[in-house]
Amino acid sequence: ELFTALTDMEELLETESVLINNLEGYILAQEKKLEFLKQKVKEYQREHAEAGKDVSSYLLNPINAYLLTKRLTSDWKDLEQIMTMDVGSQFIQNVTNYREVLKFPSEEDLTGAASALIRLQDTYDLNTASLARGELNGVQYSTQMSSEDCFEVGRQMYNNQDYHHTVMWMEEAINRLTNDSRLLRSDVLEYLAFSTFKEGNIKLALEMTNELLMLTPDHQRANGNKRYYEKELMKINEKSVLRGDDGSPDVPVDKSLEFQHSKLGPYTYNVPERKLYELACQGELTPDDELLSSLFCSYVDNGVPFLKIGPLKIEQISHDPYIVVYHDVMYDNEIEIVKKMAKPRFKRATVQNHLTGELEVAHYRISKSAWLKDEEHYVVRNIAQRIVDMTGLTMETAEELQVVNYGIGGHYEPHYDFARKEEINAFKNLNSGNRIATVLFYMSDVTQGGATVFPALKTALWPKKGTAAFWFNLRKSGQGDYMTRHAACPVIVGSKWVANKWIHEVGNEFTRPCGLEIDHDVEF
Ligand SMILES: O=C(O)CCC(=O)C(=O)O
Ligand SMILES: [Fe+2]
Repeated sequence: ELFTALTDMEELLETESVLINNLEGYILAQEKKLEFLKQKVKEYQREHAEAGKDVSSYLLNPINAYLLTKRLTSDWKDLEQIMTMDVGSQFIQNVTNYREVLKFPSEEDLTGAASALIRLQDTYDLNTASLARGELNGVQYSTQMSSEDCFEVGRQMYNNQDYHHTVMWMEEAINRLTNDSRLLRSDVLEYLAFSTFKEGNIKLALEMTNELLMLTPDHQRANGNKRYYEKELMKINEKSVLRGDDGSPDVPVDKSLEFQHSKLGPYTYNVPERKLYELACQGELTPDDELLSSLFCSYVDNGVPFLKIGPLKIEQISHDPYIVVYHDVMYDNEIEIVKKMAKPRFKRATVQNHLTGELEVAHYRISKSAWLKDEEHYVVRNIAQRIVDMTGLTMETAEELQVVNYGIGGHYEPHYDFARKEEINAFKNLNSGNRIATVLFYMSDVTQGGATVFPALKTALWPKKGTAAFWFNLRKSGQGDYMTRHAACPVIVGSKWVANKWIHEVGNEFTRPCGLEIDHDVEF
């Protein structure tokens, strides 16, 4: 689960530095051994050459005769011993010991890291070739990936039965093959051909299999597949001759991004929500001009005496639902303290199963989180008081401060913060009512990605250290506002830190009284 947060990944760099030192030690020991043997061979060669000058007179000398005999008996035995001496075992033992004390990633972590890469690729529509070159949105961030590296991503995807991405990465592995790659073209072709077949392109799969068979004619599986693909193709050809067409559909695609508004029930989009979410994450969506021109920034003191001296800087994001961003509402030293308190307690973030009420980990929420209580530190209390000053709402029934760190590809897919009718029974804090509002503090900048997006509002909030977003999840009637559906986009480059406070209804009856609106035709 290391890939879920960046702070844990830092420990892996420490592990790697220890391993590098160990490997260097091993090389040094090997070199010492070889150096000794080189010295010996030189001595032997010298003596041997001496003897060769005049063999009989050399051997007439009893000392020479003795030394030759010695070289070939006890000396040689020593040499053999040195040759068989296993200088590696100590270093292997070291690694075994390190496994007890240092942090090592597991196979599961590798799968997770590969899936994270794929998630980034999908969400941000990143091109495989440029990713493999170490480029992210045109910026060179890392070293290039080798053919083997791409093959490994493809293999991970293959094991997930994700043939679409297997094809993309195996093709890249082929493109990046060089003369000194340890990877064989035929190994890649085997995965590529089968995944291409799984993706429905039998003709291409057959061509690839034929190429594979040119390289390895006796390949049993490939021979079997070839016969199978040929038979399948024959069947398809027979069918299309009967039908008299080429079998390819021609469906027009509706590219418009319009969708039906409904504040009180789930939407019907005519573009999949997924698409809106991705475009929002890419920064490709903007709210309508009409809304944009009605949004302002201002200073507010909310009637709080202290804020008369240092008013809050508020930026309107949306009127309905009400969403605002406060600038400079968390100090750097507060951020440092909150991060420090959270780090040792980090656990993989969970979500509530809406049927059982149980907390469980889910692929759609990947991050590490920890909860901080007001009593633990004055900084946590000060933050809660600041939220009171910002929003006028009571913190009496609010949840503890949740601190979250997102690692490679860390994200939280579109969701509502409020509990729906079917979930409300499972809601642990039932006595305090539903989550009326959310405050989300950004405790870091993020180099690329990591926006908080509201797909239905075509709105993206970009993390900026020290700012906080605030929105009401419930309408004044107490009904959940479906327009507040939001997500944390995957982080591409950087480490994203947030802290959030979920504010509940109870105690806020007078600070945010019910409205007079009557919300018809909704269940909740
Ligand atoms: O991290 C974010 O940008 C949003 C997080 C979020 O929506 C949540 O934790 O409920
Ligand atoms: Fe949320």
